[in-house]
Amino acid sequence: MTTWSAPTAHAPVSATVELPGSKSITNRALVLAALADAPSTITGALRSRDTDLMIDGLAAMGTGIAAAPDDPSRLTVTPRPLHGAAVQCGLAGTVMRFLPPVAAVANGTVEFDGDPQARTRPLHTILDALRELGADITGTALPFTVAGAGSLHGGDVVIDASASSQFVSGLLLSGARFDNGVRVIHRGAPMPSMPHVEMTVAMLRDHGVTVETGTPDQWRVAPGPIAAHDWVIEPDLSNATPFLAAAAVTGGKVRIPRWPAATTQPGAQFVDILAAMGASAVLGADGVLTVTGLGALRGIDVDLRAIGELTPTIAALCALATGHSRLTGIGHLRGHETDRLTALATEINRLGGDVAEIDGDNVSGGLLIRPRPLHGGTWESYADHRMATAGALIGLRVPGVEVLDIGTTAKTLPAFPQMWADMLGAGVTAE
Ligand SMILES: O=C(O)C1=C[C@@H](OP(=O)(O)O)[C@@H](O)[C@H](O)C1
Ligand SMILES: C=C(OP(=O)(O)O)C(=O)O
Repeated sequence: MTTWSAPTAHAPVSATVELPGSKSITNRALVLAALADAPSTITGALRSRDTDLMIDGLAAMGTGIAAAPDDPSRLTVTPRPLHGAAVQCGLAGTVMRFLPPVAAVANGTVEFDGDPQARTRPLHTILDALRELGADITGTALPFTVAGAGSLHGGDVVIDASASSQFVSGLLLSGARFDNGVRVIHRGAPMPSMPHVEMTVAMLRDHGVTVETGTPDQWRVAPGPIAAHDWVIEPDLSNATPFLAAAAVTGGKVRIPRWPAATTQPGAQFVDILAAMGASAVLGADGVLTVTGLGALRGIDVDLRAIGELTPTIAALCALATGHSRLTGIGHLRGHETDRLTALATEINRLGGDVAEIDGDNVSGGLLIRPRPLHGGTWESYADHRMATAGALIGLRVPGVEVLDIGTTAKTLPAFPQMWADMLGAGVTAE
């Protein structure tokens, strides 16, 4: 495992950063295109570990997926009859939660496995739901097996999706292919990551699928064909956040082109966090988002339940702010790539910080962050791409931060180390 010396910013950063496609949109587009009734194209697809695992999993079940010879991010997806296969999930939540429902309508046995660390991620909720809907499944966590019968009865299912919104998204994405469609009813603590469910619903509708959403915590997908659709994938706004935060912590300026004016990506809400902490964020008519650091950052008291995947970036910002912060609504982060509450508290505190975990669920669970002068030291990534980028962010202001396994950023942004170096190398431009 390599150690990466996080570069320290000796001047305010000033850079324009082009982000590749969104992980969440790319992996939904791949699933929907594979289940459609004619070929679709995906332009600007993210190519990273998580999306390549999705491509490989669908291809192993029979889907034709071809990249343009001159552009790996331009894909043509040709639906074909789905059959038995071995599917590797890595540590990708989208693969381990979106593909079992696809396997349930395949003709043959699909064996799922993943990284050792993936075996502890919550999964039984969606496997139990699929069993109730008629699927033959052995196991409750990775590794597990789905004996696809070529069709699934479908119908109504009540689940507790408080551990992950991906349980709902997974069932909805394949639901139109179930004989009776699917109605998913959530009962339990408030659900996390609702924008990701809205993303699922919007993308299903773009494929011509009928989705009813009138009742809170309830979604119904009508049975029927899934039409082909040609996708142009938005940049990954969650992966934009460390770069935007770099402007905020160095008093610099970072511009992200092709920032969507309207989107279901939770990363869009980062703009409000930056504003609350005292940085400026302006979306120009040309679609370029410009974040400018205006000096010391204020602490914040904020509920992150809807945008939990932004927590590592936000926690790193809070550790560099002037006042105390309280981040709540994120108990479910203990089931992400790693237990992100413990990981963030441990790593910031190792550098001299003062972070306390708040035990609790998706309402009360979170972090209390009291900024302290930080010093250099080792920063563990725990195979978590967003822990690695959070360490890089702190390193901009704290000399001597050594990030272990920066390569884990390949989960969603393989070019991260180079992009970070380019951002710093871009220097200060006069305006
Ligand atoms: O559906 C998706 O694409 C995602 C949903 C969220 O999962 P949780 O609801 O498990 O937090 C998010 O954190 C993850 O990064 C991506
Ligand atoms: C939680 C995340 O990923 P996954 O899709 O693996 O759940 C994330 O990217 O922050």
